[in-house]
Amino acid sequence: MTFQNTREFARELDSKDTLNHYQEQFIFPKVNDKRVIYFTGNSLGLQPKRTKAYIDEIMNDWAELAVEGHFYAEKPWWDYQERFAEPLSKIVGALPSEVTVMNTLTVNLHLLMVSFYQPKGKRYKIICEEKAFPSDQYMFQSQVHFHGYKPEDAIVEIKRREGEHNIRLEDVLAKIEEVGDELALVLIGGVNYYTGQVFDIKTITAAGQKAGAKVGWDLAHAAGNIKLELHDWNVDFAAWCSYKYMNSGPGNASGVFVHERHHNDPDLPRFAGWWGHNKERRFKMEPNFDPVHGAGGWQISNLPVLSLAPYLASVEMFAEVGMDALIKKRDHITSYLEFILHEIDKEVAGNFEIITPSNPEERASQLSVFLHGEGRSLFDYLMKNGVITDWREPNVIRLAPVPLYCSYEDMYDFGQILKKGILGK
Ligand SMILES: Cc1ncc(COP(=O)(O)O)c(C=O)c1O
Ligand SMILES: Nc1c(O)cccc1C(=O)C[C@H](N)C(=O)O
Repeated sequence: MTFQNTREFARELDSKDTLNHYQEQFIFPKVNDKRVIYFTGNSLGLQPKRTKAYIDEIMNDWAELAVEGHFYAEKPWWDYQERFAEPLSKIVGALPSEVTVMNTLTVNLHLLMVSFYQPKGKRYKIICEEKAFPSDQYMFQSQVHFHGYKPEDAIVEIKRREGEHNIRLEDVLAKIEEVGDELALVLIGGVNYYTGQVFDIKTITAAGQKAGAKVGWDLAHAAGNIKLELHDWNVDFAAWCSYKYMNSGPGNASGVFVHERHHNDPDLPRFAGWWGHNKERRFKMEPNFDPVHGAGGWQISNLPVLSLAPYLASVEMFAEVGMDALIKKRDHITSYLEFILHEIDKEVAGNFEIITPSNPEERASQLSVFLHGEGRSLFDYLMKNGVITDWREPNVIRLAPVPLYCSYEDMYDFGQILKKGILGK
């Protein structure tokens, strides 16, 4: 399709967009009395209007039933997490028994590393991406320390080539081969938070496992954003937060995937708690831990249902829409945004550069723009004029045209504001 940088054209795309009406299901902040153009769904998704009712339901059950709510609430709290199995498994391409929800992302990655990072003899190294999200870097450092190794020896980063913004698949595979029988774990962000680069999860997982390592994924920027087939790709484990593309609210609960083949492994160490104990016998208060067969066996505490409620609202919305429709719009609107950026760049001559891969196979709902010119003041200008983006040092703004609530007209309007911000403030 040949795109045009006009309001009429953008409106025509909106009129043909089957997801366009979902915008009305979200609450947008306002700047200058106008709803914002929201590009930071990769950091914190907008609040769906339906979410409040899910929270109210729990508040009402709590008021009316108090402790009895665990078993007699409209949606009983003691097994509330099971409502996620079906819809969440579809979102991440898993069997229902392979997913659960609990804790928060970094906590879950730590808990999964307890099970899947078991350094022994010469096999103790972890491969990750260069400039992984800082929380992941701190996690790796603390985990290798915990096992008695030195981070500079045990953590192997895959580097970008000189002058390049993204990591090449061939370099990931070469590094895995090079580390070979010293490799204990590969753990990478499925979508890089900074550049928006999408990694080839299937190929990297197979290569890591061929080298004798376990392979896990931080799917913070991938869940609800890219097509995942975690079961078929044979991924060992994964975790993601729900507050980005999945719109479940600030700091909210995390999802976890553990591949079926690990469910009955009696030798796998894990940190246990009563919510991971055999569901039928949980309230018999027995002394010996008998894990639930499935990802639920990694649960520890009883669930914070007040924070799971918004997540449930979200997965039900995803079930309605389906990942295929989301991804179709995602690719189209991201390409339109890329076109708008190139059009504006022609007029402002080399003020910025898109560092996200231009190949649609290697990107999803994010374009990261490196600003050569004014940087921070341009970011401030956009914010003041109702374009919510985020700033990442040293000079990058990230734009996520989230398909559930961004419109094509938003992309056009953004282009006009950006141009004014660079040329004519
Ligand atoms: C890739 C990645 N990993 C980890 C985190 C940390 O998540 P949390 O603070 O929920 O543990 C984030 C976002 O904050 C992230 O983007
Ligand atoms: N969770 C966040 C927060 O509480 C404050 C600021 C930012 C965040 C984020 O989630 C950042 C996000 N992971 C990122 O990709 O940058």
